[in-house]
Formats: sequence, structure tokens, C-alpha cells
Amino acid sequence: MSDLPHKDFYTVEVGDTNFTVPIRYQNISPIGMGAQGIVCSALDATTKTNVAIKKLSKPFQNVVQAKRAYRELKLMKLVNHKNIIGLLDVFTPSDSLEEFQDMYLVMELMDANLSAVVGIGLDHNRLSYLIYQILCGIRHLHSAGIIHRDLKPSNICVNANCSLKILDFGLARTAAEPTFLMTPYVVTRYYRAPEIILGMPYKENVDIWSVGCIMGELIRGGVLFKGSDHLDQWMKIIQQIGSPDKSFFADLVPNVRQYIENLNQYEGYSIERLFPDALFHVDEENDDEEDEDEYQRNTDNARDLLARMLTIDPKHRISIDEALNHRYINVWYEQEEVDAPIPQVFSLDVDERGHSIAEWKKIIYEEIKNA
Ligand SMILES: CNC(=O)CN1CCC(Nc2nccc(-c3cnc4ccccn34)n2)CC1
Repeated sequence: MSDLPHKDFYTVEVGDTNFTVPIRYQNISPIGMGAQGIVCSALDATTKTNVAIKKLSKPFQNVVQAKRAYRELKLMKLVNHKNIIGLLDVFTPSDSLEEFQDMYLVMELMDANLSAVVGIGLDHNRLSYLIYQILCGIRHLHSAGIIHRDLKPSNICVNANCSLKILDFGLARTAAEPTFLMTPYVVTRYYRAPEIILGMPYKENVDIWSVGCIMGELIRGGVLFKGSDHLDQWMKIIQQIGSPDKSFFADLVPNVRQYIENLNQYEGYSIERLFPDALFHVDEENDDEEDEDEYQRNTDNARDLLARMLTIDPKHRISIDEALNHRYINVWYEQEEVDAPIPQVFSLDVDERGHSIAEWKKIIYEEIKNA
């Protein structure tokens, strides 16, 4: 039984699926595939602005997807920050719960994915500004009780003017990672912190590790730790950064601890070896003396911040607030950007956890209708 669109909706064929949207959204055109479904750009004829519309097909079809869809909708409605993608509209073409099948999220349209920016030489101005904005967005999520844990270039978007927005809200606290996804979509783990890879307790600065991986990738032009699985991921980290000292392993569960402690110990390389000056020389235009000195100072500051973020032991890793005050970043510091009003703290209410598919369908449908 497909959706029966009510009067002011129309349907366009996009790839092998239908997009059934209100007539206000014109020029529907595919721009990518997310974990939950296809994303199109459109012109919102009412506001005369371009938007991104993400279709979630049957979000209640299994509990993992239902929880993710519900959490994403709740959080997008709750969070309001310039560095987190904003929700402009949410709708379903269905008129009743019985007919309800698909849900659509309408967001501000951004120019590009951060993945598209990796590899182009970024000057210090742009690089530090991008990292500052990621830190502001993450700090805001933390203020709402949300620890992301899965930050990566593919869920960050940027505009030509270097403004940046985080697209999603990461891993749910409760859900164990689904061993397989129904879609052919591959989960990228390259940016996950050591404490997540090793199943250890984590706190807010788990997200700092991911920011360090993203900053390093923007500088090096390639993924820093491209592990084929959790163990390979760990090996690639310690081979470059060096094995952490024994105190780090104290929090490990015994059998993992035993295994990890018996792996080869690696010295690792200095931050200067990992990120040599040559990687930073991007804009040739500045050639006179003091600019060279200033450029070198920026490079040294960037490496200092990078080293503090890519610290394996979270006990010694820099915090979000310390990073925002680091000399490489604090040039951008605007109190109202760092301290945007805190939305009420989010927690997937206890009783939302054990629902049946039918109950999730109702919960999600009602969340859409009272948006
Ligand atoms: C490397 N590819 C590109 O840069 C193509 N870009 C990607 C960003 C897109 N803009 C945009 N703006 C807001 C939200 C989303 C978006 C939100 N989720 C997804 C999933 C896949 C692709 C895009 N999205 N995308 C415009 C085309």
C-alpha cells in the first residue's frame, strides 16, 4: 500500500524511489545517499531558498532504524546552533497512521561535504576556522547531554564562505552498534577514539579525538588511521602515535587488556615527523619575511593542537574548552558562538526503549504531526 498523497503533494521519480513532497518544494534533484535514505536538493518556493530534503523510507521497519529516526527528529527539533544543521520542515505525505510509510526531513542546503575539501591545500585561516566551528558545534551538543562519538568528514558540510555545519548526532548512548545494516551502506570507523574501539568508558573528549583525525586529514590530504577492522584500526593508531603507557590499559576489561598489552610496543613518531612543514605550505602568495615567520608560528601552533587532540589516553587528551582556548583556535573565539543557549538536556526517555514496530510507527507519526 503506497502513500496516498493528499491534495497539495506531488510525486517525482528519483533514482528507483519516489519523492512525494508538498508542491512548495520545486526542482527536486538527487545529491547523495545517507545512511537512512536518499537526499535531494530543492527550491523552497515559499522562502525562495534552496533546501536539502532527506527521505526516510519506512523508518519504523525495524527497532534500530526507528530509534535512530526518532532520535534524529527529536534532536533536530531540540538543537538550535549555527554549526549544527537546522531542521526547516518535517512531513509525511500520508494522512493517517495506517497509511504512514515515509518521512521527510527538510534542512538548509549546504554547498559541499567536508570530504570534498580534503586534499585541497587549506591555509591556516580557513583550517583554524573550520576546526573552531566543529568545536563550537560539538560543545553545543555536549551542553545538551549529547556525546557524538562518530564525527567524520562525511557528516559535516561546508559552504563556499567556509561556514560549517554538523549533519547528524552520532551514536545513540543505548543502542549497541548494529552488527549489520539493512542497506549496503558501509560504516566508517576511521575517526573513532581508542576508548570506543576498545570498548572502554568514555567522556566528552572522546569527540576531540575525531576532530584531531579530521584536522590531520585536512592537512595530510588522506585518512590518518585507515583500519580494516577494530584491531587494525588500533594498530594503525599505535604505529604512528606510539603505544600509550600502562595506566591507559587499567580501564580495559581483562581479556581485551591481556590481548592488547601483549601486542608489540611502538615508539611512534613525533608530531613534526607525522605532519612536516611541507604539508602546510599551501599559499605561495605570502613571500615576505615576517609573513614567513607568522606562517611558521601558525604551523607550530597547529601541530601543537593536533598533538594534544591525537592523544590516545583520554585522561591526558585536551578538552573541548581547552581546545577552543588554544592559541591556534582562540583567534575566532566569540562568546555567543561558544555559549549558545543550552537546549533542555536530551535523553531518549526511559520508556522509549523497548517499543514494538507498531508502537514506534505511532510514536514517530505523532512526532511528525506535532512538529
Ligand atoms: C562530495 N559531494 C558533495 O560535496 C556534494 N554535496 C554534498 C552536500 C550537499 N548539501 C547538503 N546540505 C544539507 C544536507 C545534506 C545532506 C544531509 N545528509 C546527506 C547525505 C548525503 C548527501 C548530502 N546530505 N547535504 C550538496 C551536494
